[in-house]
Amino acid sequence: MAQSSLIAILPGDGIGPEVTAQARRVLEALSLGVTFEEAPVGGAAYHQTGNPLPAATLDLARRADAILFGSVGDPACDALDRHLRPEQAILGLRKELSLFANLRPAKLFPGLEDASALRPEVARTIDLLIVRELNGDVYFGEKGMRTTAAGLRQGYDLMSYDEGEVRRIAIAGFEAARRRRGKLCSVDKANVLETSQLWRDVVIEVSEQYSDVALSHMYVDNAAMQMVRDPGQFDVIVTGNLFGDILSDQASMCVGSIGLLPSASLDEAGKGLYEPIHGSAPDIAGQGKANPCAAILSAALLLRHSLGQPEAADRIEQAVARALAGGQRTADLGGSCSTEAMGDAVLAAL
Ligand SMILES: NC(=O)C1=CN([C@@H]2O[C@H](COP(=O)(O)OP(=O)(O)OC[C@H]3O[C@@H](n4cnc5c(N)ncnc54)[C@H](O)[C@@H]3O)[C@@H](O)[C@H]2O)C=CC1
Ligand SMILES: CC(C)CC(=O)C(=O)O
Ligand SMILES: [Mg+2]
Repeated sequence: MAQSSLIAILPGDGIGPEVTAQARRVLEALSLGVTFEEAPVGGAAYHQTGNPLPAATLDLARRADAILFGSVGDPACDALDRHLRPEQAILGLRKELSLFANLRPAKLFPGLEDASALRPEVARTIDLLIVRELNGDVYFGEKGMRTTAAGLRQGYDLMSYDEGEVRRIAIAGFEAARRRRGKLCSVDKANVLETSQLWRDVVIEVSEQYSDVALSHMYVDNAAMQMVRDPGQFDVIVTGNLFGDILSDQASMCVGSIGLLPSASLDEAGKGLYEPIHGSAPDIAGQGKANPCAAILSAALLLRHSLGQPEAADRIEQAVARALAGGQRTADLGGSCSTEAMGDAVLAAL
């Protein structure tokens, strides 16, 4: 008998365990014969072991065929040295596993026009994919605190990309555009930043291999404005770690809620970590209020990208769409469903 796939579940902090529990229920209901193994990560792991990314958790992540991640972040850890903070766990997993390509799709679910921050006729046009570089940029550059000659405290975080890093994410962007509507918008700040000038130069070099894809370039400040003015113009956006982080939170409110957007973080071979784009939401944690749809949709991406189960992925996405169209909504979407009731609604629609 073929060995069953192993899914590592790393629930993390805050609403992470609440939303991953619903995603796991949905995966279990599909009876795909997969095995699950859970491990602590983030603040939860720090409180248990003194390390936000313990060796056993990293080992599980390496052994697994795919990782379903909740969220990390705990206000009680905000004063710790940076290397001990919960967020280091997700940064560490992304780096250790070379998960450089972060796919963040945003599309309006029918019936959610009223939840969007945009006018319904604008919201309806949204069907975009942000391809965010995940292993470089200011998040991983040299950083620290120092004192200037004038005796002032100074914080610094080095922004840099080398051409290899830009080339591989540009290829991921072009390949994604080729599978979709054939349009790629590269977002940078090349008018000011050398890092972005290199980014733009390398994207143009890579474009020579993709004459079937229409490439455009946009400065990130304009992209933020265009995202709310006319988001339907975007098919695939390829951008760096910091700009992609910010633009994807913005895109989430264009389709109704940050509780709706899933993500896939992939290496060169297609191994992946799957997580909602949101964080641990300490303001609503433990209250059963979190929207589990982003986590459930992340499970769908996991089936499609890492387990070769596109039909099962489609089933989950259609079930989420049906549950939402049927009026089942958590508070972030103006409804009164609990996290578990929303999970029930998706299960009922499977
Ligand atoms: N990948 C990860 O694990 C991430 C972790 N974080 C961490 O999360 C913590 C909180 O960060 P914030 O800036 O507050 O961002 P956040 O995404 O956790 O929350 C922002 C706002 O959105 C709401 N929200 C988020 N997810 C929701 C959901 N599923 N359903 C309903 N409402 C939802 C929250 O209640 C809050 O009002 C911090 O420690 C941060 O570092 C933030 C982003 C990503
Ligand atoms: C390190 C994380 C907290 C960054 C983040 O906000 C994200 O990946 O969406
Ligand atoms: Mg973010």
